Formats: sequence, structure tokens, C-alpha cells
Amino acid sequence: MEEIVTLAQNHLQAKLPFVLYCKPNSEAGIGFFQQNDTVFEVNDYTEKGFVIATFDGAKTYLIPESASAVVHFSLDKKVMTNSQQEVIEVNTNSKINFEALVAKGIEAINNDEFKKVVLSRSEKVDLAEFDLIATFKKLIQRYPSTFVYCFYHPKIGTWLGATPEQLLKVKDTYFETISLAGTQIDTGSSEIIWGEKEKEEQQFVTDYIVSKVENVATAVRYTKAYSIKAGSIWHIRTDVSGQLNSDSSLKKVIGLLHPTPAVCGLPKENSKAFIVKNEQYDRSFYTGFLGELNCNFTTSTNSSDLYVNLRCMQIKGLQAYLYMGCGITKDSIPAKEWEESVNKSMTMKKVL
Ligand SMILES: C=C(O[C@H]1C=CC=C(C(=O)O)[C@@H]1O)C(=O)O
Repeated sequence: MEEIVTLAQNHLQAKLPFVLYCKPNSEAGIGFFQQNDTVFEVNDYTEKGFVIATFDGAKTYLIPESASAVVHFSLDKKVMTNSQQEVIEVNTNSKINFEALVAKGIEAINNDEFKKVVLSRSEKVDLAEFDLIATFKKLIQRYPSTFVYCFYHPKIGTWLGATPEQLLKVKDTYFETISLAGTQIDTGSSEIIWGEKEKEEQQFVTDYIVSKVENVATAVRYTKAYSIKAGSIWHIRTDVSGQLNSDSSLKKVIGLLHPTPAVCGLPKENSKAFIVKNEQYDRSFYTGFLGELNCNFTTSTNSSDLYVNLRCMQIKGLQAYLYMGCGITKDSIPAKEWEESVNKSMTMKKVL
């Protein structure tokens, strides 16, 4: 890991783009070190490299393999305990604004504008000091079951995160994706019980994904919903897989899935319009997607491995902008959704 730290620090100093990432439950990580500062964009999804796309689909950037040194590194994964005291400061204005936004979302659901909408907020945290690579290392140690990354491009920005959500994995015609929604904080109990609100919220995602992939694939299968933990947060998850039809391009499949009701809503267009109109900030790469495009850089085989950009933050100088969102249904309670967003923010706050 020390070699990669030096490489990344040199690239930072030279203002050259790079990305470091580590797949869920992996013993090794990968770094892409771009050799120039060109901004590359994905055109037709046949490109090879590391992709990062915005929520609104407006920008899909690439660190191309052809312009980069690709470096493998092993991880120093000493597991961190959660014993640290967590100080939760409540910003009253943010709470009032977020709860009002959620209430507006519930009202729109009651007016039949849509069935579900995922509403989010951004929180600025002032930092006394910040070390990008050290923070990335802390994310790896704390969240080994997630996709952890740190992305730097002098003309695009600095982002890092630890996401529990796969968007799409494709190898030849075989694909996998997941439906992830419903949140509860880990209390240490071995029995995880879900309320009807959370079950319904996750079922919306599963139904949407299955209905979309059935248009482009055969032999579609899905598991029973089960509980899964990321850091100190539990979610409900269903695994979906199948065989893509020969004319189902990556571009087509991603276009059908993204953004799923896990980060947008149902139906997609109405809920997206509500988000864009009412959230009053630009999600940018939060709830976009990122990962390997057309190459598994560990095995050098042709496959794609993409994740939804959750539990992430953008760094601007000595300020971190944290992003967190909550699935809103007719049964949502604004104060509970606020609390959920605070719990999600702790994923990032613990490493700052
Ligand atoms: C939108 C986020 O989470 C999504 C994924 C899992 C559970 C979610 C929920 O319970 O609302 C969200 O749908 C986020 O973490 O910012």
C-alpha cells in the first residue's frame, strides 16, 4: 500500500488525474494514474477504463486504460472498531429544510404524482486538515464489504466514498445487479426486523429492476430479500441476475437501470423531475455510478463492474460536502427520514 500512497501523492502534486478503488471484500486494490490532465468522456460505452457518471446522466467521464498506468496494490485491512465517541451536532436549519422537503414529497405521493421518491441533502463539514489518501485508507479499513474509491481530477473534482450498492456487473452476457433499499441503524441485535414501509420501499426497487431487465435479458432470476450490513447500517437486498440478449448493449442496459428507484423514484421521470426541482442543490456524482468499464483490471478479462455512488463526499480545499438521501413513500415520517440521513452521514464523518 505504501507504494500506491507515494504514487497518488505525486499525482496530486502534479495535478494529474487518478482513481484508487477496492472492490467489496477484496484483499487488493487498483489505481489508475492518468498520464495527462485531459478530460475524457464516455461516448458509447465501448471504452475501457474507470468511469464516473453524474446522477442526471449529463456527464460520464472516463479515466481510460490507454492513457493510464494501472497499478495493483495489496491492502492493510486492520478492522476498525466502532468504539469512537460519535458527536452528532444537529444543524436546526438543515433539519427544518430537509423535513419540509420530505413533507412535500409525501404530499406529492398523496396527490398521485409518483409512488416513491428518494430525497437527499448535502452537508458541509469544515476540516482542520485533510489527507485524501489517509482518508481513503480509513474507508477501506472501516467498510471492507463496500466498494471504496477515491477519485481526483484537477478539472472535475475530488470525490471519495464507500458504497454498498452494485449498479451492474456484466461478464459476457451474464449480468448481476441488486435491489437495495430500506435502512436501519445497527443496534447489535442479531434479529433484524423490517417495517412495512421499508419492505415496500425495497419491493418498488426490485419490481422496477426485474421489469426493466426482462426487456433486455432472458433467464432472469432473483433471490428472496435479505438483510445486509454496510458499516453500521442495515439495508434490505435482493440479488437479480440473468443472461443479456445479444443486442443488449451496455449503454442500453445502464440506460434502463440508472437511476433506479433506490436513488430516484417510481415512476422514474416524475420523481426525477421532482428531485431536480425541489432538492435545490446539484447532486453531481452523488447517486451517479462509477467503476470498471469493459475490463476487470484484476483478471484482465472483459467485464464491467459498476456501483451506485452512495455514502460519498466531495472535497473542496478544507471542506467536505457529504451526501445522503432517503427513500420516501406514503408512510414516511419526516423526522425519521432526517434521522436516517444523519445516520448515513456518519459513514463519512467517521473517517474525517
Ligand atoms: C440514497 C441513499 O441510499 C439508498 C440506498 C439504500 C437505502 C436507501 C434508503 O433506505 O432510503 C436509499 O434508497 C443514500 O445512502 O444516500
